Amino acid sequence: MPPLRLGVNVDHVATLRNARGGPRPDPLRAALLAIEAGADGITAHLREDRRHIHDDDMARLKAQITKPLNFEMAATEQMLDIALAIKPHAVCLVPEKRTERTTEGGLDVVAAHDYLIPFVAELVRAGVRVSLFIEPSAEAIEAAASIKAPVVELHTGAWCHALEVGDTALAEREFERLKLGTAYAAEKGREVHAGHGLDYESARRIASLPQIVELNIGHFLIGEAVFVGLAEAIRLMRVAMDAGRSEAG
Ligand SMILES: CC(=O)[C@@H](O)[C@H](O)COP(=O)(O)O
Ligand SMILES: NCC(=O)COP(=O)(O)O
Repeated sequence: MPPLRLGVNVDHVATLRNARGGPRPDPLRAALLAIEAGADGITAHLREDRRHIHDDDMARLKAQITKPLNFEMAATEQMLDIALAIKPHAVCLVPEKRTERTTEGGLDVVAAHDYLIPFVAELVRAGVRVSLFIEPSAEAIEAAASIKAPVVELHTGAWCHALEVGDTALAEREFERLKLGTAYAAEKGREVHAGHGLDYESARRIASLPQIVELNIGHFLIGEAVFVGLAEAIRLMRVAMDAGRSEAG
């Protein structure tokens, strides 16, 4: 079974930094500590409104971290230019709505299919691994395969929210969607990642799906770091992921 990589998203270190407008806490320092603690990669989301990660953060991350950088961005010409200039290891195309509190839903790859084909091809030509942040639906997975994005990251937000509000029946339905979507994406030749809203328990659960090879986790880890420190939070997350992987069917 393939090893399960942990991508640590440092967006919300920047949220805390931006609360005062100064240089601290620095998302780069968090990224270096996360790597020291065992992160397999660093994820950062350069939003169009720059509410947390700024352009300079992304450039410093690319220049100074020793593990792959996964650059999350909207599929716009401005972001494409920035990504081609920075040349991260990977780009994950995500939907963005100005007024959203956090990423809501997956990228509408069916409606944007024709626009995304040349967009993705340009990043692939530049040697960037492209993933599409999508809902675990058959239509989205088929569109991602048609767009020739080698990776899909399945949005776990609906499942994690159902767990958070205690809607067990909905959570089970959403997990079943993720289970089917993971298997179908692998069947369609996509590398399968997952992320959004994951905590120790949900990360353990999702790690039991053998086709998933990477989890991207941020908000929960940064929150936990306030109480136990980032290294310990990552250590505990790794324990949870390893436990889930050992349960994989
Ligand atoms: C795409 C994704 O799920 C995360 O990167 C998320 O976007 C974190 O950033 P926000 O909390 O600003 O949505
Ligand atoms: N793509 C998901 C990600 O990078 C982290 O999402 P979250 O754990 O901050 O919700």
